Amino acid sequence: MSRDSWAAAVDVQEATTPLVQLDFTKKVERLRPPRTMRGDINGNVVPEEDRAENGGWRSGEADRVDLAEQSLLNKLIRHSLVRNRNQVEVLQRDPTSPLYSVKTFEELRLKPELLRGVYNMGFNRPSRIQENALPMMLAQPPQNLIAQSQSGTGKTAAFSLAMLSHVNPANKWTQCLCISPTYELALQIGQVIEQMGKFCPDVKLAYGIRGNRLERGVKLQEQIVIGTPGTVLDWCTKYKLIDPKKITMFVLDEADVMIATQGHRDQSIRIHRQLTKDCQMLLFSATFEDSVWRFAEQVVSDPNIIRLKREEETLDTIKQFYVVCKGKEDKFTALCNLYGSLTIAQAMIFCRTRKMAAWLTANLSIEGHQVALLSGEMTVEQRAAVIERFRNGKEKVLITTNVCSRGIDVEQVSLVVNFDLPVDLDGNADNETYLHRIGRTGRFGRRGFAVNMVDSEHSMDIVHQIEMHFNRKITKLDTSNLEELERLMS
Ligand SMILES: Nc1ncnc2c1ncn2[C@@H]1O[C@H](COP(=O)(O)OP(=O)(O)OP(=O)(O)O)[C@@H](O)[C@H]1O
Repeated sequence: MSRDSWAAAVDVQEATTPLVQLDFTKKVERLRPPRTMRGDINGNVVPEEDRAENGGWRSGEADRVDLAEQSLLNKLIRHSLVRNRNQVEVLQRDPTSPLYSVKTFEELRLKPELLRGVYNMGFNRPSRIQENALPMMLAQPPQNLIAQSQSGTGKTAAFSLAMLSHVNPANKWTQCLCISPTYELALQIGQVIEQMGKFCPDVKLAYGIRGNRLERGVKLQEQIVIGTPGTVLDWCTKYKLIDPKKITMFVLDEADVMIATQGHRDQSIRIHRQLTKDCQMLLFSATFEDSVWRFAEQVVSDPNIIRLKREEETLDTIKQFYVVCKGKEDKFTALCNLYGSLTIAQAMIFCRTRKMAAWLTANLSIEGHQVALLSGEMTVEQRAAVIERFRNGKEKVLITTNVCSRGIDVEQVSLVVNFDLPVDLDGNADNETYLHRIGRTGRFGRRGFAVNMVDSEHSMDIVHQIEMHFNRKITKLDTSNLEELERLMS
């Protein structure tokens, strides 16, 4: 979809938002959804009983984050490497062997047509992770690698380069297999390979994704196959389009997202079992919880390990407040007061449910604010377009549910409002999400304000929990006292 059509889709979405308001201005506070069939985040009908099993009504209504979508969104809105000053940790399989790192792409001795492709993409020098990962991935004899670094640090570009460099174009069979959690993510990787391999006309790529039906038993001639685990497994076993014994490089991307789906995890392991022991295994992940680590060890034997830690977010440069309100209307008034008395560059407002976000969007629009809404029912492309517009300052306020709290860094945001406080499934403070929403990386050192709306004893308790967790005071704010407001927030 072109950018223009995303923007058009967003315009339509925004234009229709006030209509949604009609449903929510009714002064009926429903404490519990009726016992009916309701749609889930994907539009599937889910019986109320099932929803209750999955964490009860409290969590059932909250907008949920889909990891694969979040990852795709990050890819769509990113145009360059994420700035990072953290050190790379390298754990070599053989600690006695010299550690190679490269500062230029020339040092990798790539084929000239591939080097041309790299430069043609505007890459001047390897990124931090690429400096170490590329020599390992291209080493002879081949070495296995597990690499973890936050999204946007150049992992996809690194393994795309490795695959393009690895294949022998004269051999007309599949040599590199890359699996990714979703169709859309696989397409994104494919685009990088196609762009980077632009001057390598003999290297061909096939997409092992749903809907791509090929004749059973006729072996593929493409040297690189990128796809989702289910289809790739079928291509290897059921349709025999790929001979897994001839695969010499296996790439597993977004391992953390992959294992979040049990089916994908199992399919990945089944593909892995078909491969030979000599096949080079490369696994990438943005995060590294224990579960990812266990999976990685299962799939990658004797690995070299590269880790690039994410720069920690801190609350040091943020002034935190809370405002006591009676209900959502009262919260809305408090928000308007804040706006009336402060010069705010841009603000992000977090709500727990899509419904609340839509209500707030509609009401702030009526008050004359330029507001953008970002919530789970929008397509990833629409969300990317909304974020782009917000980044470019077209709207000054972004209202969102949790779908937007991670990974998206809008530097000019000076105020974050928790219209609803972040809670976990048990109703306790979700400190991690709180930090993601309002935290800043020390590097930018930008000052900011965070305002938490408190409308019950429970939410007051959450504020205390957050205070204790971060050992930072959250100051009470009276938004109807303009003088105090100006003094505290200056
Ligand atoms: N060496 C480089 N020089 C300049 N830009 C680069 C370099 N490597 C990658 N990029 C660009 O940086 C951005 C992020 O790279 P890439 O997609 O490879 O990161 P990633 O770690 O795989 O992130 P994600 O996991 O979200 O896909 C892309 O726009 C890519 O084109």
